[in-house]
Amino acid sequence: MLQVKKLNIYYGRHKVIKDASFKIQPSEIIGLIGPNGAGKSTIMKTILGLTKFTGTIIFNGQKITPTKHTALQHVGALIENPALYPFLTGRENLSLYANDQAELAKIVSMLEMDQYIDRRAGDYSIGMKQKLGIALALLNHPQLVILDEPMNGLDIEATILIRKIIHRYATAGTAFLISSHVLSELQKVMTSVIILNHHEIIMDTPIDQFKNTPVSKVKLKATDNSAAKTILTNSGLDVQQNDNYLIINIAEVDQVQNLLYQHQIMLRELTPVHQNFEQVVVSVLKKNRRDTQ
Ligand SMILES: Nc1ncnc2c1ncn2[C@@H]1O[C@H](COP(=O)(O)OP(=O)(O)OP(=O)(O)O)[C@@H](O)[C@H]1O
Repeated sequence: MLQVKKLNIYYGRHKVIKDASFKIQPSEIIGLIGPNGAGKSTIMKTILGLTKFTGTIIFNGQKITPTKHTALQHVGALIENPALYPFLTGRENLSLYANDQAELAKIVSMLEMDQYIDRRAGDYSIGMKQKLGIALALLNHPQLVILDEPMNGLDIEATILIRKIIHRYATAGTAFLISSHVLSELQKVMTSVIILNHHEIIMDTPIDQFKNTPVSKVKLKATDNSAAKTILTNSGLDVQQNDNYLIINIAEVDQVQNLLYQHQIMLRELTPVHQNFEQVVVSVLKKNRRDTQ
């Protein structure tokens, strides 16, 4: 559906995206994550033909460039703050873009906006504006929806509602590219994750494989944790203390066992540490920083 190949983006002389390539297929929900300034919004804007680039962006066989936007009629988007006309009502804002009034009414009701849709958009709260932005992105049966921080400003019920809607659209074939810093929320919807760091894609993985990322840390309990920590640290090993456990790198387990044995400290427990999604992302980013230093 969408193919991005060797995308390079410059702002002036500053390269903001280096050689990014990825694909999006129908029904996929891609989570685009990375530190502030990594280039997430820039990639999204570029797919929408808003930024100059080198490389190719092809959507359903048609190229997208800053001057060629035909393919974008099947792409919906919410990037940064929704662009709304404040003196028009929510419904009037939607009507400006809607091809089908019945679909518009369906989206308003699905997003539970009926109570305020005929009020001036300029008077909406942040969350109401955000919902209107999402409604705009879903108009006209898009095949791909690009959402930059879609849960910004949404209360818990609206967040759950939007999550359900994303699932429903994806099941019907719509693909999503979603950026968010709220990893716990993104984790509930995405089928694949793309991690950006230092303007490069450092991981592009289906979420099932990501969850199976090998364990990198092990926790241990010794007969004397405090002495063990001193011995290991003095030997230059990476050791952290967490409650009654010492956390070490899995690659250093043999070395740790030998050192403790030499000092007549016995192991009482040795267990792999399973990281949650957030911890895995932090580990991936840290490893990338070490590797590129
Ligand atoms: N219009 C612009 N002109 C010059 N530089 C820009 C412009 N827009 C963004 N940048 C720079 O491009 C880089 C990527 O910015 P971008 O907004 O894509 O990051 P992001 O990953 O979306 O960050 P955040 O998580 O903070 O939203 C940053 O270094 C930013 O300063």
